Amino acid sequence: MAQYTSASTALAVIRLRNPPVNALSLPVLQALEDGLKRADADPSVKAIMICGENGKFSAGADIQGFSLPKTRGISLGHFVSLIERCEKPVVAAIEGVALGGGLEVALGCHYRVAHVKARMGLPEVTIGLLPGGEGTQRLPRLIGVPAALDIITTGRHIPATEALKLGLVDEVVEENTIEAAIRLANKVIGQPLEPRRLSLRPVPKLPNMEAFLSEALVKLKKQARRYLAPELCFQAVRAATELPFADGVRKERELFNVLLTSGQAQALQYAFFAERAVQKWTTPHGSSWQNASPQPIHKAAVIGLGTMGRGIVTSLVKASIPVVALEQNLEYLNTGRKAVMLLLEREAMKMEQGAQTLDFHNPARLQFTVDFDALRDVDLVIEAVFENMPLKKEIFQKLSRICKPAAFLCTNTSALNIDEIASATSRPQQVVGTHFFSPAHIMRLLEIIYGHHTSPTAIATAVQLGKVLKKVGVVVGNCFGFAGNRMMFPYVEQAVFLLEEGSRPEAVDQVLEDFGFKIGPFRMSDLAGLDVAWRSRKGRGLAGDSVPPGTPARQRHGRRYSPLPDLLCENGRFGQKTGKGWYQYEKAGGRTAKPDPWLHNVLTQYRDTHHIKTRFIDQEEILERCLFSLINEGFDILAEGIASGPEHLDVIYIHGYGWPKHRGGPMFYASTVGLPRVLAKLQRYSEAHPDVPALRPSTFLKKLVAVGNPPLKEWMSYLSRPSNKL
Ligand SMILES: CC(C)(COP(=O)(O)OP(=O)(O)OC[C@H]1O[C@@H](n2cnc3c(N)ncnc32)[C@H](O)[C@@H]1OP(=O)(O)O)[C@@H](O)C(=O)NCCC(=O)NCCSC(=O)CC(=O)CCCCCCCCCCCCC(=O)O
Ligand SMILES: NC(=O)C1=CN([C@@H]2O[C@H](COP(=O)(O)OP(=O)(O)OC[C@H]3O[C@@H](n4cnc5c(N)ncnc54)[C@H](O)[C@@H]3O)[C@@H](O)[C@H]2O)C=CC1
Repeated sequence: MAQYTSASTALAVIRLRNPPVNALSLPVLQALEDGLKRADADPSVKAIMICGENGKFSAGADIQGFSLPKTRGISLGHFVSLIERCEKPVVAAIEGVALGGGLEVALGCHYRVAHVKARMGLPEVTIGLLPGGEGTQRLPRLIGVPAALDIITTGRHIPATEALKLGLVDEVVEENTIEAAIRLANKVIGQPLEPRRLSLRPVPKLPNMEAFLSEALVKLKKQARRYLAPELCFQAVRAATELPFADGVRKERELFNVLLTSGQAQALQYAFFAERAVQKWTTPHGSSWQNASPQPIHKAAVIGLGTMGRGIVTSLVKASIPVVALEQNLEYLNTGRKAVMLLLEREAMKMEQGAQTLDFHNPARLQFTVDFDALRDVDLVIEAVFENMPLKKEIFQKLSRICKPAAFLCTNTSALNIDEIASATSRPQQVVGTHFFSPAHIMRLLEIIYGHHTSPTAIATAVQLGKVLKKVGVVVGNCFGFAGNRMMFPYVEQAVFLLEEGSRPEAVDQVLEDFGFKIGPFRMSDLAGLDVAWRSRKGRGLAGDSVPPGTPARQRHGRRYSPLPDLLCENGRFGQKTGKGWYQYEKAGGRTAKPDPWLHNVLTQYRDTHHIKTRFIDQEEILERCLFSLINEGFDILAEGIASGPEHLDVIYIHGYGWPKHRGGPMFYASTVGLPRVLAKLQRYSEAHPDVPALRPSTFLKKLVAVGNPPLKEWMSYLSRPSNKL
């Protein structure tokens, strides 16, 4: 757990050892303490070096262990103080990562040497905590309040070169970190240790400390949206500026304990492991990450340079994958090219700040064309043309003729049937859905959809592509809307029904934004463009001329339907792009949503026309109808085997739909609300709205309640035979 050796008679080495990331479990910490005591007691030892096994210092405290009762009352600070108080110089040799408790251990050391590729940080805030090993008190003393506050409240990882500039490390080396640390240890033997003990240093003063802190707090609160940890991190750092070290540590401990037992910390830690769990994908047919190998992608193509295609091209270029970008004609190609270049220039500027470069002017790396023949030698194509099945089939038929046999054919459809698209090709095993989210170069989610014939290799290749593009890939089965959009439909549908019954877009959005969503459903629809869904509804015979004559205005196929979104589109209100949608904007393309009296009047008239009695709808009903209908769909998706587990749906929602991470995702949220309560509420709403199938409780949800509301990690075991629709 921590190996004690000697590098020479004078130097003791304590190597943290807990694969894969040397997390600080109790045994590791105890072995560290034993090592320190042994080195202290040995008169031949003149200096101590602490490093990590396998090129990683430590990723911090063992997150799995936080919730265990035996960890309560254990203070990481005790171990860090032991290091700092040591009478012999202690040098940290930082390779790989020194994160969280790992960095706090290094801060206890008297000297720090880092490899140039090492990353450091205090990411506790991202798992709902604050650095609980005295890091909030030592870091400001070492690098000053502004830099410490930034690192602690954002949790960002900082590269070694930045750490050196900040004074966080004493030396950065390109070669052997251990040897460099040994050299430094030998050099400092006999030098006074008092100035190296951070707890004894004052926090560097700022001329305007109070003003700086007040401004920082306002900014934090604005961004936090009910997310507790950043503000408590702030309070701990402020304590460092106001209190002696020991009192600051007591304050840190007190704040840490508030967070440790919070639901938010549990949700964020669940999300941390969920993100890792989804990488281990499986399908109901038995293929999985363990038995499928990805193929290398040396060159890719993107078809269609609209909203999505431009972002996808940008992502590929950023990942250094040569791309051929294809449009339907020269006019669209020129527009697309300009848009892509603009995105790439912005990305290049961002990257330059981090001392990286982006080469996109070289035609061998990025080629624009209208000629399908240019796709002959690509390894993978991502189609991102209009959401129209005949068009997509035409394109896939062409691709199947032109591309080399081994090329993978991906579609970025939002909802269409992957099998039907694949049926247009002679190689359905190579066809896979790669559903990016807008803006595609920024959003981290990549939904990967396998069809009936998709080969395990094609899935593995899409997953690998996601990793290369720095996305979170989630593998799901094929159904209308896949997992994410399928759950989104009832959510948006409820939001619109609530308007019919008496609410307003701004009221509905406010409730969901207060819950923690970045934007509510109406602001989101305006941003995405109302015409996109309208086109899809027309294509499915729900709106426009294809609706059979005599169909009741508010009913389709025997279920409730709201023509309100169609009405907006018929009036040319497509959202931000036209300056009007559910809200009004300052101009076409404007971003600031203002409630629109026009819409309020339309709603009043609409209710009169359809004899809907307006009623006051409270926040609880808004929240529950929107969220519980979405969650209900999630249970159906799990029961059908479309997603392999609730974690998959949660990761999709966190990374693709702006679900507040500190609430752990919709399925996790349902587990915290309690499934019996979710069921009871759905039953009540369903009785009130019998023509809304989305409110009818899922059979799987009912089963889970009947078996006693088991914990989320056991849900899937109650599905007797995971079946897939395919
Ligand atoms: C480190 C990373 C940047 C690595 O990324 P990557 O290479 O992409 O690999 P991953 O797939 O992410 O990770 C590989 C593997 O490791 C697991 N893992 C990673 N980090 C941890 C961790 N800290 N704890 C447990 N497990 C971890 C990960 O799940 C993967 O496993 P797999 O899924 O099975 O494959 C990246 O992983 C990363 O960013 N990690 C998180 C870093 C982080 O957030 N650190 C902060 C933790 S909080 C903290 O350190 C300090 C505090 O202030 C808390 C004080 C607590 C005081 C309590 C006393 C401590 C007592 C410990 C109790 C132990 C109980 C016991 O002994 O049983
Ligand atoms: N807009 C969004 O937020 C999201 C859209 N999607 C899906 O991505 C796909 C593309 O959507 P958007 O980018 O929004 O559409 P868009 O309308 O912005 O762009 C589509 C592009 O495809 C081009 N195109 C059409 N026919 C072509 C052909 N035969 N050959 C080459 N190019 C052709 C068009 O010229 C246009 O530039 C759709 O399937 C959509 O459902 C998926 C996720 C999110």
